[in-house]
Amino acid sequence: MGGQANLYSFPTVDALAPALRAYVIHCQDAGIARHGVFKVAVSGGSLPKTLAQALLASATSEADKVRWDKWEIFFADERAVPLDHADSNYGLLRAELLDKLPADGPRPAVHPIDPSLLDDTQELADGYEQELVKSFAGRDSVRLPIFDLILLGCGPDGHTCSLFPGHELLRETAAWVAPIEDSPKPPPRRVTLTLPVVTHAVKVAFVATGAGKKEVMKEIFEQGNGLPCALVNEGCGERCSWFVDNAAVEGVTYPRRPFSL
Ligand SMILES: O=C(O)[C@H](O)[C@@H](O)[C@H](O)[C@H](O)COP(=O)(O)O
Repeated sequence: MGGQANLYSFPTVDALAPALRAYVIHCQDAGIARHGVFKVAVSGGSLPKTLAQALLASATSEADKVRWDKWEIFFADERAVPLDHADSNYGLLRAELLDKLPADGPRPAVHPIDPSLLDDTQELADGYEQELVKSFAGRDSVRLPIFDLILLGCGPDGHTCSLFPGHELLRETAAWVAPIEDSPKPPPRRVTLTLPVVTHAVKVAFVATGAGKKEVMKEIFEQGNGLPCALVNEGCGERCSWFVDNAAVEGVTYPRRPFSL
């Protein structure tokens, strides 16, 4: 792939948010220039809150505008629960971000899972894959969808999306979306984008903050150890960027870069 993942570290989440905003808008503008829309996938955890802090701030210029009407939002992973359930990543994104958009302003197109398929996680995954096929067909190679950006979190065990260390799902090569019934992080039943889809994106960005991440960040960036986050770094190279706070990378020797687009 060439190049190595970019590691951008900031003193605080407040300092990280404007850089994340600039990065996302850069990806948005590239997507719109390429095919008229911005196709982005987001995960759950702490990401929606930090993303909201970044994106709900007022635009400082025309170039700093979030063009919500061009956004097509998908979920990098989702829990097999109803959309109004406390564990739903869709529900989380709504509460943190979508419901806070001005009511009279432009809105993104959001693609949640189909709640009528919750009883069978294979069907739920297949249904979501079909949602991607409909959205990406005719535009990109249909072998794999090409997201303009995938925004991810990093678990303390090195998982990302619902791809967990040592899990057989890491070897999935055919499906775009896969079910998992034994997620070590509750709830156990989920669907997730597969590793080839993640590493095929134009850009992938991780957001990882807090001292609770420093041990796993050391392992990801210094040993790799086949951890899902390390596999994304290896698969994406310089197309992958990490937005972290200093607490999350204390003691990590991997070189940080000054943030630039
Ligand atoms: O649905 C989920 O559980 C998430 O998508 C998951 O992959 C998350 O991003 C990581 O566990 C990091 O979570 P934090 O950001 O809360 O540490």
